[in-house]
Amino acid sequence: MLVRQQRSEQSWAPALTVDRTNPVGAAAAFCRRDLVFVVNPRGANGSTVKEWKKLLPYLRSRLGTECNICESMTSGPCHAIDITREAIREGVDAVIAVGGDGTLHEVVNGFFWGGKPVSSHDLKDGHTTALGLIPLGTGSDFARTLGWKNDPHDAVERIAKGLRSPVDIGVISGQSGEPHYFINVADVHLSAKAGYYASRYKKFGNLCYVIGALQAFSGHHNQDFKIKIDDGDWEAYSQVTALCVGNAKFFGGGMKITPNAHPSSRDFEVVILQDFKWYDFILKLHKLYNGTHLSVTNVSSRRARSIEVEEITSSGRIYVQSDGEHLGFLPRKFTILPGAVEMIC
Ligand SMILES: Nc1ncnc2c1ncn2[C@@H]1O[C@H](COP(=O)(O)OP(=O)(O)OP(=O)(O)O)[C@@H](O)[C@H]1O
Repeated sequence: MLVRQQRSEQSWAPALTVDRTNPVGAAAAFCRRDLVFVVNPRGANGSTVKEWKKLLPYLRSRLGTECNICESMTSGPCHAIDITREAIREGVDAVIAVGGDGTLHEVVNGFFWGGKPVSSHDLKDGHTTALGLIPLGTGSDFARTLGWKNDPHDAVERIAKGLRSPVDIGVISGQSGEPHYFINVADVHLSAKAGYYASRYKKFGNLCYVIGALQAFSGHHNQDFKIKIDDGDWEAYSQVTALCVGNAKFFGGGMKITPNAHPSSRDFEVVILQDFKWYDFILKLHKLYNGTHLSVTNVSSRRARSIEVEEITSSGRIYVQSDGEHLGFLPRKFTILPGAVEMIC
């Protein structure tokens, strides 16, 4: 088993060996907080890492005396998941995502393995690892729900205070394979396809989501779905344009798509858009941004602890994404895990 050593700052290296004989190191290990910062060097088209480098001196001066600051750069997609799992098993105090919603999403997925929460090797004191976030992505939509300003210094202050609050996590299961977790918004059909295209245009900042949506409309067909809420009866929804399962309020770089969702509500807000045409999207875009679209014809909102979504006539081509990451195609079931992770708020 790996043991914490004195490390005021270093890269998170699972193969680390530890000097247990160093009394200073041993004492420090038990009183200092171990914080692992998972940094996505490609976030926000490369600006995440530039902002992170600028932030580091402040982070060291603000936290360095009381915390071991471990920096871990991701080497590619999904690496953040492995880093997080390893850090939790080592019993660190917090794993902090530095980047956008995609990085946060991967860190959240690292809190689980094989359908269960990951826990520390050392279980005896009921210790849990908290989730933290320094929002430095393109959209950074999750942070908006919590009302966080786009200021990494504020994020450092939150981490310094270390106050924890339980947040709900969504779990997505398909016909096969591992369950998948999300913290922000999962969505189906047009918006999911738009997110898939938007990832190609991140260099345009938040405009990438609008470009992605317009591209997604080309060749788009609204589809008839059936949904089952809280294990009730199947209900038909005709000509669905998009179905969004919100654990938080915003997606697509500031669209307030599920305006009544909150990650401590213990349920989802499900918003369903039906029979939208591309020009409806243009005409009603401002309502999507300010969250007033629920009063628009063909937009409905439901509360759910779980929701199953299927096509009435299966094409196997209906996109699903969660937290802006492409996840495959329908059918899927979305279930809330109330208070599943403690977050530094
Ligand atoms: N080293 C890496 N090289 C390439 N891609 C990476 C690397 N590390 C992480 N990624 C991928 O980068 C993607 C985007 O990251 P992230 O969400 O942090 O930034 P963003 O897309 O700019 O922000 P947002 O999601 O808030 O709009 C994620 O899907 C992640 O898998």
